[in-house]
Amino acid sequence: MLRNSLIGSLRQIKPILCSQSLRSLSNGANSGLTTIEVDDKSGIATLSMNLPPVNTLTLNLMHDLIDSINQIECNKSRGLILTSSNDKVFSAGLDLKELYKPDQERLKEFWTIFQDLWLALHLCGIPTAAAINGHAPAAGCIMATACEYRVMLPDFVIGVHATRFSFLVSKWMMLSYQSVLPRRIVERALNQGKLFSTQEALEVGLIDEVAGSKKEALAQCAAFIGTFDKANPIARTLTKRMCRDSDVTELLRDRAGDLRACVDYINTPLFQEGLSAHLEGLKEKK
Ligand SMILES: CCCCCCCCCCCC/C=C/CC(=O)SCCNC(=O)CCNC(=O)[C@H](O)C(C)(C)COP(=O)(O)OP(=O)(O)OC[C@H]1O[C@@H](n2cnc3c(N)ncnc32)[C@H](O)[C@@H]1OP(=O)(O)O
Repeated sequence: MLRNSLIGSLRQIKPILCSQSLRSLSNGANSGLTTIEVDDKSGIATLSMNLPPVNTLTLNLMHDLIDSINQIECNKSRGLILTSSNDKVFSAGLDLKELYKPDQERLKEFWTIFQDLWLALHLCGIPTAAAINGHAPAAGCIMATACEYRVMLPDFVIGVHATRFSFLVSKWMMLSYQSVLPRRIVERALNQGKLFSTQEALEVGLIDEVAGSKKEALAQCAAFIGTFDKANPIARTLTKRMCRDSDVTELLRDRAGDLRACVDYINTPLFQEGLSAHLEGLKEKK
C-alpha cells in the first residue's frame, strides 16, 4: 500500500527523458549553468553548479539542475555527486532578488520550481552525495541535506539562518534538515538562525566527513557511493524512497497549499522588511 502510493507519487516527477539514449551526458538541453562529468571508470556523475558569483538558485539554475539530475538518473550513472565550480561558495541559496517585491506569477513559478528541485534531488533513484566545497547557507544547505551523504571542506559555513531576516521555512525544508539532524538540534538551530562551521557541522552530524581539498571531497563521496555496490539497484531505490516517504508526502500531499502559504508569507511587510535589510547588509559588506 505504502509502496504503491509512493511509486504512484513518484511517477509524477519521473524524468521525461528516460527513453532517450544519453550515454554521453551533455547539458545541451539547458543553458550551461551546470556541468556534468561522468567518470568512465567508476560511472559516477559529478554535477557542478556554475553560476557566478555565488550559485544563487535562480529560476534558470534550478531548471538546469533538474534537467541535469534527470539526465544523470536516466543514464543509469552509478551515483551523483553535487558540487560547485566556485571554490568559495557551494550555493548562496535562493535568489533573494526573486523574493523582493516580487511579480506574483513569477514568484509562483519560482517557488514551484524550488519544490521540483528538492523533490528531484530528494527522490533521485541513484546514490547521491554532496561535495560541499564552499559556504552552503539556507537553500544551499537544504540541497545538501536532500543528498544521502555530505563531505565538506574546512572554514566554511552551512545551515539555515532564515530567522535572522524574519524568514520562515516550509515544513518540507524543515523535514529535510530534520532527516539529517535530531529534532532538538534542528529546532534550536532554526530558531537561532545558526550557521554551523565545518567543524561544528561534523560534530552535530550535519555533515559526514571533512575533506582537505575538493579532489579529496569528490573521492570521499565516490567511496560512499561505492558502499552500495552489493545492493540490488532497484531494491535500493525503492528502499531509499520508502525511507523518505514521510518527508516527501508532506509536500506532495498539498503542493498548492505550500505554494499559497509561502507566497502569502513572502508578501507580508515582515518578510519584505527583513529581506530589504538583508539585501542592504550584503551590499554594505563590501
Ligand atoms: C505561517 C506559515 C508560513 C509557511 C511557510 C512560509 C515560508 C516562506 C518562505 C520564505 C523564503 C525562505 C527561504 C529561504 C531559503 C533561502 O535560500 S533564502 C537565501 C538566503 N541566502 C543568504 O542569505 C545568503 C546570502 N549571501 C551570503 O551570505 C554571501 O553572499 C555568501 C556567504 C554566500 C558568499 O559571500 P561572498 O563570497 O563574500 O560573496 P558576496 O560578496 O556576499 O556576494 C556576491 C554577490 O552575490 C549577491 N548575493 C549573495 N547571495 C545572494 C542571494 N542569496 N540572492 C541574491 N544575491 C545574492 C551579493 O549581494 C553580491 O552582489 P553584488 O556583487 O554586490 O552585486
